[in-house]
Amino acid sequence: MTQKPTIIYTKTDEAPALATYSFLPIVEAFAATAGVHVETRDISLAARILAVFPDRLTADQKVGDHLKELGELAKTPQANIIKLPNISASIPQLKAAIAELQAAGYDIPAYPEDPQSDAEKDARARYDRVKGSAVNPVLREGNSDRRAPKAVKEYARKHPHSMGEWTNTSKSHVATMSAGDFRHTELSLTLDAPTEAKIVLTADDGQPFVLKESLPLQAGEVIDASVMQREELLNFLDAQVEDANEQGVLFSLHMKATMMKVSDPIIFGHAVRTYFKDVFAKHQGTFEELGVDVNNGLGDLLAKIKTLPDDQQAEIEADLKKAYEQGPDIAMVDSDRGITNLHVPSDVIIDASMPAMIRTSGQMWNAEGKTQDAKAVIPDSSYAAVYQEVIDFCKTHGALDPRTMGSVPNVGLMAQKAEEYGSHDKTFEIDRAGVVRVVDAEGNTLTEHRVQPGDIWRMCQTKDAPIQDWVKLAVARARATGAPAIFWLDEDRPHDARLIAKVNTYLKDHDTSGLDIRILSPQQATRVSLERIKEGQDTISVTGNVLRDYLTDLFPILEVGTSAKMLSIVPLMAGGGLFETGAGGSAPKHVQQFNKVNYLRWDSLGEFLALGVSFEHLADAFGVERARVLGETLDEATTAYLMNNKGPARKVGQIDNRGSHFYLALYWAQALARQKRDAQLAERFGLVAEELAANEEAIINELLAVQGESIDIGGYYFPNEELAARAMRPSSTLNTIIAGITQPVAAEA
Ligand SMILES: NC(=O)C1=CN([C@@H]2O[C@H](COP(=O)(O)OP(=O)(O)OC[C@H]3O[C@@H](n4cnc5c(N)ncnc54)[C@H](OP(=O)(O)O)[C@@H]3O)[C@@H](O)[C@H]2O)C=CC1
Ligand SMILES: O=C(O)CCC(=O)C(=O)O
Ligand SMILES: [Mg+2]
Repeated sequence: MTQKPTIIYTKTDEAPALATYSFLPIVEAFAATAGVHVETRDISLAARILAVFPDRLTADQKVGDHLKELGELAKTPQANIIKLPNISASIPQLKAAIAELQAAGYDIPAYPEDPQSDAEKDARARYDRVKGSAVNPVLREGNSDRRAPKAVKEYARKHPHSMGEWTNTSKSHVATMSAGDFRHTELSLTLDAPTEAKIVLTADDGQPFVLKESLPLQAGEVIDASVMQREELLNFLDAQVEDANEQGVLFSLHMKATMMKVSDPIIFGHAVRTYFKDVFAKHQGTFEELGVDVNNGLGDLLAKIKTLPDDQQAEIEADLKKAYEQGPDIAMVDSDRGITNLHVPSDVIIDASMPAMIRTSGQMWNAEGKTQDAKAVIPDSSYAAVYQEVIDFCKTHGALDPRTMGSVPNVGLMAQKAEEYGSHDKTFEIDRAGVVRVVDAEGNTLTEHRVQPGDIWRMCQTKDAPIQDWVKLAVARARATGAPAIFWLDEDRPHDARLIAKVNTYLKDHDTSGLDIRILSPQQATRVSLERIKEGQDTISVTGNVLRDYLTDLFPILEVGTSAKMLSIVPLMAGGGLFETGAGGSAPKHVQQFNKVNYLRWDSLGEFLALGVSFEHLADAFGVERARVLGETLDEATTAYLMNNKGPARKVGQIDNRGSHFYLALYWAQALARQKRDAQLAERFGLVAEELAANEEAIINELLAVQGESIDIGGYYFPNEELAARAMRPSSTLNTIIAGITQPVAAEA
């Protein structure tokens, strides 16, 4: 357990990990002056893979299981963790990371696609722990408070990002199921007493199969069970492919195959097979022999047919081409390289992809690299109406205006793997007809669903203590801001009806006098929030876990251009703090640009904001007043950074992520020098600020000089530390000044 005032800074992947090489030395140096320790923990995909194979590694190759350690820390009051975005790995990404580690001399097994031997089954089970969203659910031992800070809104008002125009002739729309999906089959109940449940599939011949043996449930917990019926799904997908073709709009699929790592890849696979129906009918035997698994995207098929003789490969390629010609156009991820929406399941992730489409006049990219109206296929209807409502609003009123629009911050129910985002270990692709029941310890049936082969059955849990904490957080945010708070809950949906009952009960625990607290269905809540946002008014969205994820990309992307600029706080239920940096992802395309031209356009604003609140938390928890001074001055610096427009630009020749860190350090030192609360800190940083300011031109020149050429840091998932650090810290002048800061400042007399 950490007793000294300590900030844990996480090492992750891709763009944020690169940024860390440059930013962390600055943070360490500034923090040290106040006696605050900064420690790192590596939760990158590569480190998480290595952590599950200690038995295969040499003594110097072994790495500790930092994620597990942080998961335990998050349940203690000492936690003060800064969590940068990390990769939630799809199988193609997992395989690529494994290959990189193997090439670097780590004797880890290949990913077993079809495990047979015990050793393969064991390896597969270990990889499954690393796959998909494996980090966030472990660390998120609290609910979520995400909002755009005032300075960020002001910046967006002064420097509005581009917003594509909307017209009422747009053919873009959302397509979602009206029967046989999770939403329409949901059963929900609240437990009166604790029990240990089981999930059992009873086949039509009476044979029972235990899908999950032991499932401890708490009193007051809400459980739901639902099923995505394969036949209904296939009919739906078929109809959408046809309809997209008839309407001449792009076919696009929006899933969360990374977070929903069991259900959504299966649905993704069905979409690929539906679009290429004739190809699969004709070549099914070959595909089976090759072990093609399009749950990992069309890319899996394309890679595996490469092993076939040339003529056979050419025939399949010709049939694929025919399918493209006869079918609707597909939305593209990268039209230059011919990568479609169906190639890789982690390329299009609904929380970011739908807002991007809405920001671009409701259009996506076609094969010619031009934008075109699109059909957004979102099979499950639980939340799809939110996006249709936004589209309808934009068609009627035109695009929203970042210069005048209000804000929709979010209070999200997230703790203890709430709702769908904790359902992976209770999600099953059913292999035979029968009935799936959740049965309690006494043998009573809690839920019961008739299932057919290929159906996806799942169960979700929402514990009571997190719900109470969520209601409390919502009231606190409503009180702090005076904005109306809307619970996005649909009384017609079984799960939501249970939550509404609890919300009404727990609201009574708080003083809500004078507050405007409402409960509306997601569709109505979207409408009301949009009507208000258009008038410049703020509305707090209080949502479950999935809508937390969706809305904290949707509104930020519309309001401030990116969710990277969000303040993203997780007040941990045990009293600690988890400070996430922004609400967006790890921006893989930024790394491509970095490798190509040594330019990193990742904006670390999310990191700055998280660090500010982390210092503040440290001051409150440990009484370290100097941490408070550091936090407050960092906030001033962040505001100056925004107002002086010192964020990274987008292209070579201007300052990038590294240059932006220089300016942050300069403004932070200047703010520390100016403050009157701690004379010693002011004195120390007075000198630093002078040095930084005096060397501005030299430092910026050193930083700009390296841009333009390609750069190799020895790996994508597992870069060489030394090469990466050198690449990200190319200004020796800046490095020398930072190195000079580190000593703690003497305590004030
Ligand atoms: N909390 C977490 O750990 C999260 C992790 N992820 C993971 O991240 C990966 C990529 O996910 P994806 O859905 O594409 O989301 P991203 O947020 O990475 O990508 C969407 C776009 O947002 C913009 N963007 C995001 N962050 C920044 C930033 N700090 N500075 C500048 N621009 C930014 C970029 O657009 P542009 O530059 O064109 O404006 C980027 O291309 C996946 O592995 C996913 O699982 C995703 C979400 C959250
Ligand atoms: O954990 C993940 O896979 C993504 C998380 C995410 O998108 C979010 O928290 O907004
Ligand atoms: Mg998200």
